[in-house]
Amino acid sequence: MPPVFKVGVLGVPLSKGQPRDGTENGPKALRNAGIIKVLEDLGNQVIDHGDLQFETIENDNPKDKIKNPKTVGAANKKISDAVYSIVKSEQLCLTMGGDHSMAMGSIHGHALAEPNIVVVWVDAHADINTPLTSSSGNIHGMPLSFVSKELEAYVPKLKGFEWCFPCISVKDIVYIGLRDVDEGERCIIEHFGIAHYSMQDVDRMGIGEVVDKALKAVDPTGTRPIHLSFDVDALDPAITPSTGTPVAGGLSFREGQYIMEVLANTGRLSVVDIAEINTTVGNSDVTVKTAVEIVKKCFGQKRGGNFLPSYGLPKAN
Ligand SMILES: NC(=[NH2+])NCCC[C@H](N)C(=O)O
Ligand SMILES: [Mn+2]
Ligand SMILES: [Mn+2]
Repeated sequence: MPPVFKVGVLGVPLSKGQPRDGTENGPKALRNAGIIKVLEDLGNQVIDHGDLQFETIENDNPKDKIKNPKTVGAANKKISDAVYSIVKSEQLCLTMGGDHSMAMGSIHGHALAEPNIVVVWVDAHADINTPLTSSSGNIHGMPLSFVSKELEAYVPKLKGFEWCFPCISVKDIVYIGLRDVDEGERCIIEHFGIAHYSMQDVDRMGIGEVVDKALKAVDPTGTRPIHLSFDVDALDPAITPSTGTPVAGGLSFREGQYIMEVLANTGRLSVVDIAEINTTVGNSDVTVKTAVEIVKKCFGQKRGGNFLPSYGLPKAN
C-alpha cells in the first residue's frame, strides 16, 4: 500500500522555558532512538525538517520574575513559523521538544494555518499560569495563557512576545492527566470553565470514558482539527523518569497509548507536540523508549486511509 500520511517532523531543542539544562536534547534523543524509521515503518512518508536553532539572548533576566522572556519569545516565533508552514503544506506535524513553552509557538502556528483547532493537553500540569500568577517564573508553566483570548487582559505585554497574539479560546482546551495544579491556575480553570480530566477522573471513570468525554467537551461535532500537546510528565515517573517536574501517580503506559490511539482514529490529529524529555535527569533510555512507543500510536495503524473501508482490522506493526 502506498504511504498515505505525510508526517513533517520538526526538532525543537528548547530549554529556556525552565531552569534545567537537558530538555534541548529531546529531539536528538528521539532521533537516536529511531523515531524517523519507526514512523516510516508504519507506512508514513516522513519529511524531516531538521532541528530549529535557537539563540540565547544575553541579559535576558530582567528584574521581574519571568525567566528568559526574550530567548523563549524569539524561539517560539520560530516554532510558530515552522509549524505554520508544515501544516499549510498538508503534513501532519510532529514537534519534538524541548520544554513545554514550545506549545505556545506550536499552537500559534497551527491556529494560524487552521483556525478551528481544539487543543488536547495531556500533562500532570495545567501550564496556564500567567506571568503574574506564576510563582516559578518558568515560561513552560505558562504557554496556554499566552495563546488564549480570554486571558489576554491578564497577560502583560512582554518584550519578545510581540508576535504572539491570542489565537484560541479557553473553550478549545481540554486537559487529561492533571495532578499538580497551582492555585492561580485552579482559579483560571474554574472561572473560565475549562474542560479538565484529572488523574482522579481517570481512576474513577477509566481512561475510555475520560477520552470520550474529553473529546465531546471540546468538540461535540467531532469535526475540528486536533492539536495534541503531550508532556511526558503526564505519564507515571516509573516509565518517564527523565523529566524536570515529575509528579507521582501518573498515567500508565497503556493509558498513554490509548489516548493516542483514540485521537489517531478520529482522523483529525493535525499537530502533536512531545515535550519535557530531559536527558540529564537520570538515564533517559526508558523515558525515550516510552515516548517513542506512545508517539507512534498517533501516526500508526488504524488511521483513516490505512483502513479498508468496511473491515476495521488494524494491520500489524
Ligand atoms: N511543562 C511543565 N512541566 N510545567 C511545569 C509547571 C510547574 C508549575 N506549575 C510552574 O508554573 O512553574
Ligand atoms: Mn508537566
Ligand atoms: Mn507541561
